[in-house]
Formats: sequence, C-alpha cells, structure tokens
Amino acid sequence: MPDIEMLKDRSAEGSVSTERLPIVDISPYLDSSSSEEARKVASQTLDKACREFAGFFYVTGHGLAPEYMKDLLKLGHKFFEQPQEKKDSIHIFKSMDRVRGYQKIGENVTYAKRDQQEALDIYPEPENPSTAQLEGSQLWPSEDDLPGFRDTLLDYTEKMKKIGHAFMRAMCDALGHREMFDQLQDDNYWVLRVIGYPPLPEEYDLDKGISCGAHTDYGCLTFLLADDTPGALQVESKDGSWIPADPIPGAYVVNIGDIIDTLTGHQYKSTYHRVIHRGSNYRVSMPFFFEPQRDQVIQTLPGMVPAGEKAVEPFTYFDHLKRMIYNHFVSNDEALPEKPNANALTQRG
Ligand SMILES: O=C(O)CCC(=O)C(=O)O
Ligand SMILES: [Fe+2]
Repeated sequence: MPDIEMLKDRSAEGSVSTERLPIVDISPYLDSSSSEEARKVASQTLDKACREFAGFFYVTGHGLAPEYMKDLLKLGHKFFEQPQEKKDSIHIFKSMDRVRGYQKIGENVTYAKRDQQEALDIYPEPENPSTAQLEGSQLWPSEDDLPGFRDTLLDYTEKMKKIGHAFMRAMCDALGHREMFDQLQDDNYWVLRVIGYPPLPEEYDLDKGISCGAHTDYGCLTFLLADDTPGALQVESKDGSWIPADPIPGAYVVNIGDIIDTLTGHQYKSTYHRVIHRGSNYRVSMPFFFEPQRDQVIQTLPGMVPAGEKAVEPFTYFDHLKRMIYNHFVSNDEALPEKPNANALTQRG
C-alpha cells in the first residue's frame, strides 16, 4: 500500500503513453472440461500481466454476453437520468450506516479532492441490519421508478463472484500458496458502484479534483464495466506516464487491488489509475470489487515478504474496508482537509 512519502500530484495531466494493456483470456478457468495446458497458458498470461504490466489488463472469455453488459450500462444511465430529487431520496446519508445509496457530484473524495462524479454504492446486506459501520440495509431506487433494477444488479454480483473465483484459481496456479487462495473462494465480500461522469468543462481547473482522482483500489480484484467513452480511464505506467485503458467491446478492464498487493509482497501490484473525462457525453462505469471474506486476516504470504521489508501487521479485511470507506465521503458543507490524513492513504475511486 502506498505511504505518504510516495504521494505526488497525480491530477496534473502528464504525458500519455501509447502502450496498450495486455489481454487475458480466462475461459479455461470457467470451463471444467478445459485442458491443463489451456489453464497453464491462462495463468501464465495473467501472471505476466500482473508483474510486467503493473496489474492492469483486459479480460476476455468471462462468459458474459456483450448485449447483457450493454444492458447493465443502460440501467446505469437510466438511474442517473432520474430527476435529482429521486436520486437524493436514496442518498447515502439516509442509509442506516450512511454509506449505501446515492452520492452527489463532488461528494466522493480522493486524496482530499472532490471527484466530479455521482454514484450509487452497493454492499452486501447483513442478516440483521443495524446502524453499525457497514451493517446497514441497502437503499435502492423504487421498483416503480426502475423496475428490475435491484434484482438485475444483485444477479450480476452473483455472476461476477464466479468470475472472481476463476481469477483466484488462476493466480493460485501461478503463485502456489493454495491454502490462502482457497480461502479467497468462499463467501466473498464485494462492492458494486455505478458511477456517472458528466464531462469536465473545457476550462476546468484539474487541481480542484478530476473525474476520479488517482488511487489504488483497496480490495482483491476490480472488474470494470464501462461504456465506450475513449480516453477517460488512465493507468499509471512504471515510467510515470499514463496509459489510456480504453474499453474493448465485450471485455473487462481488470486490476489488482491492495489486498493482493499485500498478500504477494508487491509481486502483483495495485496500480494508480484515474479518470479524466473531457468528452461531450455523460459517461457511465460500473466497477465490481471482488473481495476476500469479511473477516479474513490479511498478511503477506509465507516467503513473499520482500527482502529488506518488515512483514505487515496482520489486519482483517473488513476493518481495512471500513477504514477506507468512512474516510471517503464528505457532505457538501464540510471543509475538506488540506492534506490527506494518514487513514485515507489508500483510496478507492
Ligand atoms: O470509472 C472508471 O473507469 C474507474 C473507476 C475506479 O477506478 C473506481 O471506482 O475505483
Ligand atoms: Fe479504482
């Protein structure tokens, strides 16, 4: 995970590289009749993508139809097209734990800057909801307003969990350490965001906050479904330039989060990425964050603590998630801290 010394201003536009992200075909890990050889090719391609291309890659062979993916994004557009008062009626601050539901433009904060995006944040619901952190019940648009919205998105999370498991199996084959990765295949936590980005005005001062400030993701793996807006999502390459991660129809953009980075002692890296959306259209993206079990203890795997580094103090995933999330939102009338505080170092967009 990045520490404060490593923080630099990543909102300035910077140079854009012509490098492309690699493509990983995950189908052998979703097809029980695939050959060992085919699985080996998939796991080795994944391994290379995680090591050499900074943990960002395109994924094909996931089994979801392009039409289905497009329909999900259309649902996202429909959500944001609702009148503002409908969206406000399910604002996160109305939810029991104050984080589930709609966030207005500028309320999501990355490194103390307001992101120019609005979003719907969805988390698994506990059996007995309460007002404790992350234990509330989910706020959804009403069935009258958006029929089928809730069921379609919940069904989507089930499909994505299966795809997430396939990735964990592929990583396990590449890295060994079956015991740890087996735990990552059971009762996984997840987070789903539906994000809407109005274009940044032509003369917009990027210092005030971009569409989504540069950050690493704080979980295991992020599967990004995004509409076909080019140039918006950018990934930081090893030389500090930005690689555009433009959508490929039918493919996901997938990246490694801080948990995998920690487990592997940075062999698989969580990489900074950001969104600067300057086009003329309204962009919608839908990241699915595939996570460990809530109470899983995270520590670097045996033999993977990098030479010269101290092993991280073990922490539970859910504590980590709560720390990240509750540092992430501010209401419009709250002043933002001048500098990022120590608890908000690793942030999700
Ligand atoms: O909208 C995007 O393309 C990326 C969003 C993102 O990085 C995030 O929500 O973590
Ligand atoms: Fe992200």
